[in-house]
Amino acid sequence: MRFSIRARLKSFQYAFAGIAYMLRTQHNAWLHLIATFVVVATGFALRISASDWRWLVVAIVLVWVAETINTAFEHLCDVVQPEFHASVQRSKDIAAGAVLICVIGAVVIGAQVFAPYVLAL
Ligand SMILES: Nc1ncnc2c1ncn2[C@@H]1O[C@H](COP(=O)(O)OP(=O)(O)OP(=O)(O)O)[C@@H](O)[C@H]1O
Repeated sequence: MRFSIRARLKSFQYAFAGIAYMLRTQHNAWLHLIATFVVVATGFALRISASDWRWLVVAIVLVWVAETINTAFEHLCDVVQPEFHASVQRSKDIAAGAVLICVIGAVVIGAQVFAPYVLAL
């Protein structure tokens, strides 16, 4: 197939549709959104440095990527095995565990970034 700008724009559109669907339907994504706003607002309020912003961006992106892949994975599981299956249970729980690991990492990064600014107030 030949390269086409129109097809590339379409694939961006599909990706945005996926993100929009996740934001509409996933309650955990709402919590990530609130956390993202709080972290970004705190970053501006404390006037953190450019290098500290980099860490926050990494932490925020880490959580959103994990949640996005987890959501896609859950949907795939529901198609492959709509009825109860112990392996699906394990798989979904492990995928949710991946999100939790990222959230814990993000909290640690956030605490390390903000602590010096808060202590200097
Ligand atoms: N087909 C299934 N077979 C067995 N257990 C399942 C199945 N579907 C879901 N579960 C169990 O229920 C839990 C919740 O599954 P569900 O698909 O509702 O995810 P969710 O609560 O929407 O997850 P998230 O909080 O990430 O949005 C899973 O972690 C798993 O333990």
